[in-house]
Amino acid sequence: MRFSRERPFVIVGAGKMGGAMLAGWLSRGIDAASLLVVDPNPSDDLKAFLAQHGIVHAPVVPAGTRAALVLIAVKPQIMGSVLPGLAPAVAPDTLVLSVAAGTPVRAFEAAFGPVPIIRAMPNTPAMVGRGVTALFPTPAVSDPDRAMVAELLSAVGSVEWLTSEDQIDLVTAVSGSGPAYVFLMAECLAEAGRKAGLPADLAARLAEATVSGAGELLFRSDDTPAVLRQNVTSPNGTTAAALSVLMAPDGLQPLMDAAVSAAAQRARELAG
Ligand SMILES: NC(=O)C1=CN([C@@H]2O[C@H](COP(=O)(O)OP(=O)(O)OC[C@H]3O[C@@H](n4cnc5c(N)ncnc54)[C@H](O)[C@@H]3O)[C@@H](O)[C@H]2O)C=CC1
Ligand SMILES: O=C(O)[C@@H]1CCC=N1
Repeated sequence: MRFSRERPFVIVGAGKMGGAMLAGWLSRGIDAASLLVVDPNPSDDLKAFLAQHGIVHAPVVPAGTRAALVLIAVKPQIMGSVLPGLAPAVAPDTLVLSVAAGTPVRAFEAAFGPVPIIRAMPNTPAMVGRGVTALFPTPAVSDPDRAMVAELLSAVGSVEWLTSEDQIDLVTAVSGSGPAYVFLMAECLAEAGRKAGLPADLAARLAEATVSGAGELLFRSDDTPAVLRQNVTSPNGTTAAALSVLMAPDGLQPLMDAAVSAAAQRARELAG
């Protein structure tokens, strides 16, 4: 990576997403001395984590900072008040990487001028090196910058390049928010087990092991989700009975359609 103390990698907002990516990069050996974390409200856990790794942090970007790369990971709702404070640290060759849902490229261009900008949509499994990040670059992004960002994001999961900014809102609805849908599935499965008569803690352990195990199997297998589902489903057996509910016309698919549609709509609203 091309970061240094003189041209640092500045992480603006080290909350759930910025913090997850930071943890992922550190576990993969990024040079902590080339990082600068800017966050006015770091959690106690974050402060301890930054101290443990010797990472410099500040409530605002220190005067004189010339960033090589700025990762913007604050809430889209406060973007308008955050971007002006970052502008002095953004040189003409600074690459701006935003993970914010909704905030369009034009908002960054208005704040920073014609610098290279990449909109990214990661997800929190980046924390364990298993994220997926979709990237949309502006024409000002050079091939070396593309390669550098691809290398950076590949360190915490897989990478997909997008050809249209519009796609980001849909990506947000599928993979950005998607881990929450899977975690909800684990919660619902545990709760259904409890309601059916299992002790709550046993039901929770079974559901967690099932969701994480199924995810790992999907990750490691060359088979599609449909084939893996069929492998569980004995003819006229228990799984078929459950799937007749989940795959009914008013089952999981229309619910998922509505959920993804609601998330994409919210992403468009956040664009303002
Ligand atoms: N949480 C997730 O799974 C994902 C989040 N995102 C995006 O990441 C961004 C951050 O979301 P979360 O991490 O979930 O929120 P969060 O609330 O956990 O983190 C935001 C962080 O920004 C900090 N902050 C507030 N004002 C600031 C300022 N003026 N300068 C610097 N830092 C400031 C807060 O102290 C906090 O630590 C959002 O734009 C969201 O759309 C994108 C993909 C997934
Ligand atoms: O809920 C949100 O708005 C953010 C974007 C994708 C995941 N979390």
